[in-house]
Amino acid sequence: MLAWLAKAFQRSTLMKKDIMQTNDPTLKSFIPTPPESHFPIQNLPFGVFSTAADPAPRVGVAIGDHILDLAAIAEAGLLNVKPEIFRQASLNAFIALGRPTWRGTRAAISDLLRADNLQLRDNQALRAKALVAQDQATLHLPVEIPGYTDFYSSMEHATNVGSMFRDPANALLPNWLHIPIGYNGRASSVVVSGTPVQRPNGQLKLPDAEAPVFGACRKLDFELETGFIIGQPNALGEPIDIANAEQHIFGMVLLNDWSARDLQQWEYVPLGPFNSKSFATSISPWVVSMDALEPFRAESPVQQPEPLPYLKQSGKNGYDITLEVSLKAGQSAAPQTICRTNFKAMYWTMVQQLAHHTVSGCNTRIGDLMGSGTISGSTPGAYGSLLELTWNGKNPLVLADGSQRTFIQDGDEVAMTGWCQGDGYRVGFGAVSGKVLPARG
Ligand SMILES: O=C(O)/C=C/C(=O)CC(=O)CC(=O)O
Ligand SMILES: [Ca+2]
Ligand SMILES: [Mg+2]
Repeated sequence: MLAWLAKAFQRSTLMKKDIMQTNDPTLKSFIPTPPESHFPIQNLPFGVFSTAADPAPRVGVAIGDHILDLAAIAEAGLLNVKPEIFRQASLNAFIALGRPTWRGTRAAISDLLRADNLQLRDNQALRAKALVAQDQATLHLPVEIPGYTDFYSSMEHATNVGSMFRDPANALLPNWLHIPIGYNGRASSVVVSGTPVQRPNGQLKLPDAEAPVFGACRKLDFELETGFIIGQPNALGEPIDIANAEQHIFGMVLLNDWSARDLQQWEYVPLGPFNSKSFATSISPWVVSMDALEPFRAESPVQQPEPLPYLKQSGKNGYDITLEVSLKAGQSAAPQTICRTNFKAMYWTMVQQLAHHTVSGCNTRIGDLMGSGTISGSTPGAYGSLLELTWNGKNPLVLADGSQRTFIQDGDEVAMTGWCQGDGYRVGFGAVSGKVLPARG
């Protein structure tokens, strides 16, 4: 027993040391990363990529404007994980190896990429094999996603939508302050950044009409969100305790929960969104580990009334992530920023969402995706959807080229980006983007 305890203690202190070393702001890689790069040595997010020369998808880590091919590095005997774990079209096999392996692998990669480590730096043959320029690679959906749930955790967003769709005098529904509200989304239509999004068809009820009509969505919108990926599943009937919830999270991505507002407003009562959010959800290709995000923990808003005991959290469970949305109007050359906000203002935290999701006994699986809910700040420029930015079309956005937008038009491209600002470096998420194609005729 004592020996076991001593070993567990040694393992946990080793792990803490690993994170502290990998997150050291003074660390430098031999791959140059300017201060605004999203992928310095302090980040090392995991993804899946392929190249024209080797079209088989495999696991890689982003470093500067390159990708480190983990299959090639493991084949060279430089990682404690079998190469076949990385010769996969998703991260799931790697994630299944557990948190000590995620951590140990990130630490080994960090070591290998250090400016003062000659092992890879001065091995031209291995560099040629294992380092791929990002612009020469195709990035794939990083995770096989068995289930997708979307939460509703921004008080500002819930208040804004409540005002527009329901009653401005009672915008926030009474359950909202007690429950991290969510709905079960569609995992089948989660796509990776860059995948075009077809405008959905569906039922619409026009303002003064008696009956609905069938047609193309006229109020197509984005929702700025982050998502987290389940790394350690829980069994059916065994809820995840909030104190351990973080251990179950592999990492985070950016997420665009494309939304058809006209379909939504007609269909959502009383069971919630269905076709209005089932046609596409885009995520960024790089999964940023919770270890890389550790230095950017932030206080989340004070919760009043106090949540029930199973939702009581301790410590800082928010994260300081700057987020931006840009819109590139079909005809214009340049994208224009239309929203700037921060993830730390979210009322319900990821650990609360996970504790709530499983409190019924609901199980989760490796790769399950949990959307944060739309991330809206308190000022109009910080609203995370066009529904809010244009107040349901009443106040169109005027773009730099003079054109106006209430909702997304065919040919428009929406891109989201996000990063944590360190001292002289950024731990970033890259981007999630998607161009809208006309509805099926
Ligand atoms: O308030 C409503 O009726 C609906 C809000 C949403 O659009 C649902 C949703 O996707 C949750 C979110 O992103 O916060
Ligand atoms: Ca959403
Ligand atoms: Mg969606």
